[in-house]
Amino acid sequence: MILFENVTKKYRGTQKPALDSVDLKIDRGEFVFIVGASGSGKSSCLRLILREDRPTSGQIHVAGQDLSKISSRKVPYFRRGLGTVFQDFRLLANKTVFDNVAFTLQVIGKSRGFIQEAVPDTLEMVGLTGKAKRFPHELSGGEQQRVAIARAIVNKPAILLADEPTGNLDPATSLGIMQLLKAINASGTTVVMATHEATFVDIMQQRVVELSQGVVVRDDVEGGYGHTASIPIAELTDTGARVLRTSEEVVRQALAPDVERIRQQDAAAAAAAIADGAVSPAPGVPAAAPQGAVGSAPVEIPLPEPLLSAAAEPVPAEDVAEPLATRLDSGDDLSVPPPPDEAVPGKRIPSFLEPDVESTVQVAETGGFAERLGLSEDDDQGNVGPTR
Ligand SMILES: Nc1ncnc2c1ncn2[C@@H]1O[C@H](COP(=O)(O)OP(=O)(O)OP(=O)(O)O)[C@@H](O)[C@H]1O
Repeated sequence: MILFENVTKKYRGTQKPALDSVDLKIDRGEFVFIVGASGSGKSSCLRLILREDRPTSGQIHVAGQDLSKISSRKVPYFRRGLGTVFQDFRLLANKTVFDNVAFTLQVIGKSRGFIQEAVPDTLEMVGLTGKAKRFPHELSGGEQQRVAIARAIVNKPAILLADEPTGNLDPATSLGIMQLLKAINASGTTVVMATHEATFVDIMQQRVVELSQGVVVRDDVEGGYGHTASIPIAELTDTGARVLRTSEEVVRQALAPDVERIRQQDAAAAAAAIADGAVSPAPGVPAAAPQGAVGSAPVEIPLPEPLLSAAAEPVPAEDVAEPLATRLDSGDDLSVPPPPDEAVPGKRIPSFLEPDVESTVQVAETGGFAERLGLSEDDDQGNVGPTR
């Protein structure tokens, strides 16, 4: 379905290639995560598949076509077999939900009757029945991404490319989007998803291709996100740190230094208050903590309850990770305590993500492969990012 043979991509004016001698074969019907640090080449990879860009060297075949042999004029026709979803949704702000999805079909000349049938079917599939007349700014972020997915799949594409589709969404909303992508994959569409979202990669146990500085360093059939040093847990932005990974291991590790720092601050403050005579030491607590032992005093740590339990000592790491992992997996609001029935041993996997569980979501039958049509090259013009 997708074949990279010794593909190198070097952008003009850069020293290092964005992709370096990449060999990759993705079969029909696969669900593949592309992971890797920021700048490792994930988006470049997707852009090459989409023929938005050409490789500097090497061969790429997509859906049986040698991309080097497709003329620019034929690229829009080639793209009709591909659906694309991006982190920033790229909806048309001045069009309703219905019209955003219909636009894909109008551009390629589908009949009014076909559109009237296909769009509601697709909106139903993505869970947006009843919202067809709304504009993007009247939808939540998750709903906007569902519109973008509906637009991407209304042609029944052979391949769905998703570049950080949950990047702007909270964990619970992201879970719904992953459910949708899994259902789309179950209907036969090949899904290739670039992501930093460790939790979903870990849970879904699909194929994982890891890029590092443009090189494929891992290709696991049923992999997890991985714990390699090449993947950062956060990156600095203008406004602060953006967390890239949310796996329980990473959350626990990320919290550990803060917990220790808060402990030390609280213990030092308590010792100072006692030394000043402002408060009396509790029975059994030394008036002044011995040098180097400030971290051992029990302190109250101002963290949400689930995170507190993950930070408490001396509970073994594997035990504290479980409730947090379970709750991240289920997309729970971390400020709410877990329900009492979570004593099930082992990791609880949401039922829709369990292997061999038939999806209840059906893809609308709007045509065969010959009708898997896509967008013209002009489609992106006028697109907008998130509207909230
Ligand atoms: N148009 C471009 N011109 C020059 N360099 C580019 C261009 N696009 C990407 N690059 C560079 O190519 C490398 C790979 O970028 P790419 O966007 O593919 O990475 P990525 O893994 O998708 O990153 P992120 O996770 O941050 O989206 C980076 O070093 C980037 O700076």
